[in-house]
Amino acid sequence: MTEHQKVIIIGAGISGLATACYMKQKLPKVQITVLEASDRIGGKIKTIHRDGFIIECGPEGFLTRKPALTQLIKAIGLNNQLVHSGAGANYIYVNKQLRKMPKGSVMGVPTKLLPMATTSLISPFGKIRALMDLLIPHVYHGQDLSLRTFFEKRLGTEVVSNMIEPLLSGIYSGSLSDMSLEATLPQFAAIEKKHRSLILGMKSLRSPKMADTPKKSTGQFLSLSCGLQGLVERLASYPDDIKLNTPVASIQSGQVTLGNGEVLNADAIILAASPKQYGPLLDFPEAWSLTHDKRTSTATVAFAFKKEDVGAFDGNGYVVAREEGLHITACSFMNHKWAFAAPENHVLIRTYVGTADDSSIVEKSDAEIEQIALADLRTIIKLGTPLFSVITRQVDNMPQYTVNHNQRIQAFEDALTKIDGVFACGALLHGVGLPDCAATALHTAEQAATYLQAKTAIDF
Ligand SMILES: Cc1cc2nc3c(=O)[nH]c(=O)nc-3n(C[C@H](O)[C@H](O)[C@H](O)COP(=O)(O)OP(=O)(O)OC[C@H]3O[C@@H](n4cnc5c(N)ncnc54)[C@H](O)[C@@H]3O)c2cc1C
Ligand SMILES: CC1=C(CCC(=O)O)c2cc3nc(cc4[nH]c(cc5[nH]c(cc1n2)c(C)c5CCC(=O)O)c(CCC(=O)O)c4C)C(CCC(=O)O)=C3C
Repeated sequence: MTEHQKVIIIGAGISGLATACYMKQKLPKVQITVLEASDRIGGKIKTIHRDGFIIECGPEGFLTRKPALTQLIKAIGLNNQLVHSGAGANYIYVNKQLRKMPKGSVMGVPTKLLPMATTSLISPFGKIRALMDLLIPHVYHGQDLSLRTFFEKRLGTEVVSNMIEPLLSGIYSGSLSDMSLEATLPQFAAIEKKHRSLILGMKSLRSPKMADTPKKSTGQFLSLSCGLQGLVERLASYPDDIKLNTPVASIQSGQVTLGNGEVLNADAIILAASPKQYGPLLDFPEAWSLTHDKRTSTATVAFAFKKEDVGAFDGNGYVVAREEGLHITACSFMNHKWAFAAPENHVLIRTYVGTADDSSIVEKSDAEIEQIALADLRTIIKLGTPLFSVITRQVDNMPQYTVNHNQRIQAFEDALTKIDGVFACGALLHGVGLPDCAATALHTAEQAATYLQAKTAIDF
């Protein structure tokens, strides 16, 4: 009977907890237990409250144009906490100067001609090279290729290294030479297929809201005024039980084996753990191929300052071109984006270190990372002594969507269907953004619910 059915979800990040919530909404009587290896819920989501600062250690917001997470937030009654990011500009640090990202950029890719023609980010030669996109034949022929190959062939190396790479390699914690066009930016592959030239097809890349360009008073992100930890805490009220400090060691149809050897039975099992766990937990070749794919290590360093100790900067933040030779890859002025992030007359700056090509800095001590990051930040904007800092590492935990990612995921999902009652979601599969995690969780919850309903029918 349905009320006796048990579900185990592995991992208490946004993916696991959103799946629990969706499942409860569909099948309220199902008994859901979430097993979490660490001593806290949230996974990469972690909010610290200190001296009036609200410090996001992981994600800080999510894109408004992807509705899945906003819908979930409304469904769980947190809509009164939703806040838009500030409308400040994004900058790129290139050739020792902060320069505005041209208006109309989508994921760092220019989609408007005029701002592109006037930007100081690209030399006149680079602009002419970018215009050759109008003439160049198709680069994408239905076979996945790297973002570097695709964009360098279409727009030239300068647009790639000064605009596209700094933002995209940060968002996906990857190297452009490895990253899959089909998995990270399928919309650009589709545009090229339809219009051949990106410049000619650009207009259709912009959402209607972006195309009619009235001055926007808010940015393109949403967050919660309580911090994103508030989201996972609310989601955590849906499962019947969450067991912390409970790593799962292996999964079979109908049962999971814990790290301590204990075996738990369940009618359905949903894997929503960290990216490197898929191989060891499921132990079939297609799952191992995901574990063998690249991951990287990064760290965020949040610095709290008195306002008087921070030089002038009007934007939301900046990303750093790789050629600048700095350790920091980007920097956000958190309280410009989110007024609640710092108390009055204070500033919260968050910077990032560690790249796919060199993540050795992440292994250094907190004091060393703080010192290196501060020195880099000070080459760009004047800064005094911080009040305190908070360092958060993601060691070997940032999935990279390398070329043919979608094919590997398809093969994995096909193989998974052969294991009765076992399902998977998580940022490793169909997008790293929080709304993608929510959308994948919804799909997985629907699959599992359908399976459980069919199972009930057979049991009768
Ligand atoms: C610094 C940073 C900034 C980001 N910024 C943004 C942003 O602004 N916007 C955005 O949309 N996205 C952002 N992201 C991406 C987003 O945060 C992640 O993709 C998302 O949180 C991943 O959620 P998840 O639940 O799939 O995985 P995770 O959060 O990694 O959760 C997996 C959970 O599984 C647990 N686990 C692992 N192994 C086991 C096991 N064997 N047994 C039991 N439990 C296990 C882990 O302890 C963890 O709690 C950012 C990420 C980082 C790191
Ligand atoms: C890991 C990470 C870093 C650390 C970077 C590193 O380690 O180098 C970072 C930094 C930054 N990101 C910045 C700007 C943006 N990030 C975006 C979108 C996204 N970021 C993500 C993650 C990260 N972001 C993700 C998972 C998305 C896509 C969400 C989805 O797909 O659901 C978009 C929207 C793109 C578009 O849609 O056009 C913009 C404009 C800026 C600049 C100014 C500012 O501080 O805001 C900075 C410092």
